Amino acid sequence: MTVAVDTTLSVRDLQVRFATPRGPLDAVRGVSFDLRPGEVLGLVGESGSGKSVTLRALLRLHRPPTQVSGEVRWNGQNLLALPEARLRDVRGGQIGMIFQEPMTALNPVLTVGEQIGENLREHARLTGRAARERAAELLELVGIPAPAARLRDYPHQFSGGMRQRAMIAIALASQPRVLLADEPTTALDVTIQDQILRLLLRLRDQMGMSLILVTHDLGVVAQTCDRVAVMYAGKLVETAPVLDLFRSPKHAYTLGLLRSLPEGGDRRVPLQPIPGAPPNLLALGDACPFVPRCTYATLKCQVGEPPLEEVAPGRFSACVHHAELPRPEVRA
Ligand SMILES: Nc1ncnc2c1ncn2[C@@H]1O[C@H](COP(=O)(O)OP(=O)(O)OP(=O)(O)O)[C@@H](O)[C@H]1O
Repeated sequence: MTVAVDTTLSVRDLQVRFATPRGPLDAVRGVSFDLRPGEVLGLVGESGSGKSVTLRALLRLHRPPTQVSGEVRWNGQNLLALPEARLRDVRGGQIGMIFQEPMTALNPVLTVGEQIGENLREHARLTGRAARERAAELLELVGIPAPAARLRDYPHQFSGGMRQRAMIAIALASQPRVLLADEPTTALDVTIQDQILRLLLRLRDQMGMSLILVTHDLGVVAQTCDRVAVMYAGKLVETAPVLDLFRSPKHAYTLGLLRSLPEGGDRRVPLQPIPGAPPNLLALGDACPFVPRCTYATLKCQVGEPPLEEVAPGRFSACVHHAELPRPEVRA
């Protein structure tokens, strides 16, 4: 008998509240989206917008007193309500995660081979020689030369780019259906960044997994993603297929992000940030939180925070001026 597995990850009204000395801080304020099988979803936004906190919440990596609510539906269950023992099968198993700085995710006292082996044992029930062979295959798959020998090396014996690949190999050992990637290439130089992104896309094609890619870099989004979710002050303010977003953004914040892209998408030129600072999450008012920085803001924008609504087929925006925004002069 085959059991149908629903591999759409459905996030509904996700909220994350931190307890801080200055009071409760709502870092994620009602985020909802679906990640379809085989899809690459880019999660973009400035520093502090809530991208990493969102990603960690999907796998329930926050600990009390941090409060997480909403639903993360996966394979017929709500991950936010699952007993810890059952969640462990999902976390690092069906859903893998890779981080910006592999040294914080890798165990410094275990060899890379041992770390891949742990995942193979726990999630793929492979041990002994079969596990060693599979581990070498995984290192080869992520483009690490002389994989059998490198299994005996510790993380500090790898260069930055190779460490990133090793972390991906560990995450892939469980054959995840979904990979959550938090700025997986930010610390790397552009050539290695391109190689790793290409690798992730190849793995998506080969293994059919879907991917959430958190990034600051719209160049990376253009190169990699099928769909984009733009985050501002703990909310999604726009979601769209990638080309549509680049051609005709439907939120003034997205337009600002695109205008801050260097001419011709040259990533060696530093980005021009949007004037003004992101809002203080401890002191949000009732208006659209982008108002103080928005050149299109009118009185309408002061009347409550606009909800994310479908404004064209497949396009969602939380901007009351979505229909009046100009096209940015960027090449997608
Ligand atoms: N443990 C914590 N306690 C209190 N506040 C936190 C904690 N972790 C994150 N925050 C706050 O939550 C907000 C969202 O942070 P988050 O790391 O998700 O942003 P981000 O969009 O991923 O930014 P970056 O791109 O810089 O990683 C920020 O205001 C941050 O200061």
